[in-house]
Amino acid sequence: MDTYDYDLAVIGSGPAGQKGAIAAAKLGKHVVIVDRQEMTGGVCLQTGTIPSKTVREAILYLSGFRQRTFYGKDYVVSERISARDLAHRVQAVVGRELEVIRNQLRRNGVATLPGTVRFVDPHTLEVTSATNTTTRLTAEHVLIACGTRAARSPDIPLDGVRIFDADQLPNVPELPRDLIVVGAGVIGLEYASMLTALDIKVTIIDQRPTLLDFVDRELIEGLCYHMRRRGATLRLGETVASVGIDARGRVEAVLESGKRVHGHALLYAVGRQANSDLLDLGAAGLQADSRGRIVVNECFQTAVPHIYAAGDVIGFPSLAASSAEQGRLASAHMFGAPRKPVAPELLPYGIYSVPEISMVGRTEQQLTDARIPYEVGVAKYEELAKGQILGDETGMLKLLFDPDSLLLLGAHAIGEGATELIHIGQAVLALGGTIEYFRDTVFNYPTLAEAYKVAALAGINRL
Ligand SMILES: Cc1cc2nc3c(=O)[nH]c(=O)nc-3n(C[C@H](O)[C@H](O)[C@H](O)COP(=O)(O)OP(=O)(O)OC[C@H]3O[C@@H](n4cnc5c(N)ncnc54)[C@H](O)[C@@H]3O)c2cc1C
Ligand SMILES: NC(=O)c1ccc[n+]([C@@H]2O[C@H](COP(=O)([O-])OP(=O)(O)OC[C@H]3O[C@@H](n4cnc5c(N)ncnc54)[C@H](O)[C@@H]3O)[C@@H](O)[C@H]2O)c1
Repeated sequence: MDTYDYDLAVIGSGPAGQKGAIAAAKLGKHVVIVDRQEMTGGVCLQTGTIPSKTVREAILYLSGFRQRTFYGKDYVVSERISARDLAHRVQAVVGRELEVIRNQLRRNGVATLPGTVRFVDPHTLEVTSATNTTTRLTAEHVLIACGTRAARSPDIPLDGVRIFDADQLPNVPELPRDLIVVGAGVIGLEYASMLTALDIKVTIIDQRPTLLDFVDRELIEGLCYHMRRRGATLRLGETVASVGIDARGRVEAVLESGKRVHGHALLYAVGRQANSDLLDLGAAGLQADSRGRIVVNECFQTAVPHIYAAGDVIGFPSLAASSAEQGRLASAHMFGAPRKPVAPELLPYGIYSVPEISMVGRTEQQLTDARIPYEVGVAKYEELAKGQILGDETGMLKLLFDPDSLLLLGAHAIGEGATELIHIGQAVLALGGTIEYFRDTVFNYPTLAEAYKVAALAGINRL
């Protein structure tokens, strides 16, 4: 029998790596997790999810945005909002979360090793520290949870100051007066919409003619309406060929159509590239696709059965909570613990644009394509006392349901609290419930949750 230093070595300390490591440790396994010191917590904590959501909260607070329904569109809490003000809150939140993660790993006896990993053979990893010293370790199982970095291009001269990607954005020294956003994916739209709340003029460019095709069209129309009202320009169906600084010192994006778009700064957000190229996958008998993604089976095993992969490195859905769950399920399979994977159709989406959007289940488009008849029930926030209290008169919840059985098929929300609200719909969907549940339930008053009852009644009345 071979003996290994560890039962499990985890590459990457983002949500997938953390939860994979802790799940294995809970099963009594000897686990090590390796990551670069400054990246503990992964993209999720250091540069992605947590910083962007904290910046959003800071902007909404300091700009007085949520209060403007009552006190006028010029109402602000802080007259001059700087990049430092935003960074201050990010540092506080990241610092506290980092402690939580470190304590969890420590409490569960997970060893942590700072450095960058590469495979030497399928069971041996070499870890290179920040000071270039190398250590080797062996493990019976490996979990690759190396995540992604912002995709870059030689035609886009990033400087981290005026031309930056999402990984650099939390550290930009100055907020721009106007901003070009290349890429209207989730990252581009989240940052673009939150910056419009600071009255920064944003021009969003995307090669696709439509935005976020997996989201309900009415919700996307709502988002575009709000962004345009705050001065955003959407240039869809246009591809950015190159970026530079023009003779007047302005950032210039040259489009394939020959047009030139100018701005004070530019955010390049055209997707993500997995970090598997750093791993010497060939030494483990593995390979990745052109975006660095690794193929796994339904148990998260790669082509080499004792090597698993989870999180953004395996592609869809590339969300923090899904990544964490994949890491946990991978370890459960590795060590024979019970596992019950969530059905993909029950995965929620939360898009932290301003206003925020969330969804679970199927969209009208998907139901139409699948020739599944459905009826719609809508609740507008303006009909809800809580909507009035919060000053959100434009939010809405839309329920899609089977007109015969009344089974819930999908829930879609835009507005304050949408990402929280959606979990009520998710629970009913998961339990195979009908919208009669919402009709017959008594909700706290005043709440946004009451939207479910209003939407269910509206839907039933339409039958
Ligand atoms: C701007 C932005 C906003 C986002 N917002 C949201 C959101 O609101 N909600 C949501 O659900 N998701 C969001 N995401 C996506 C979310 O961050 C990811 O789905 C999640 O972080 C993926 O987790 P992971 O464990 O796969 O990898 P990551 O969090 O990417 O962590 C991977 C880790 O592996 C390490 N690593 C890589 N290679 C090596 C190596 N060779 N050796 C050692 N360590 C290595 C890296 O340093 C990194 O720390 C956002 C992403 C971005 C970029
Ligand atoms: N709230 C959330 O859940 C959340 C938030 C942020 C990020 N994320 C995750 O991060 C992932 C990556 O997000 P993303 O927005 O970077 O990627 P994306 O792939 O979703 O979007 C990139 C966009 O850039 C466009 N594009 C590419 N090249 C272009 C060019 N040269 N000119 C113009 N447009 C161009 C593409 O058409 C696409 O619409 C998401 O898929 C998601 O999984 C999730």
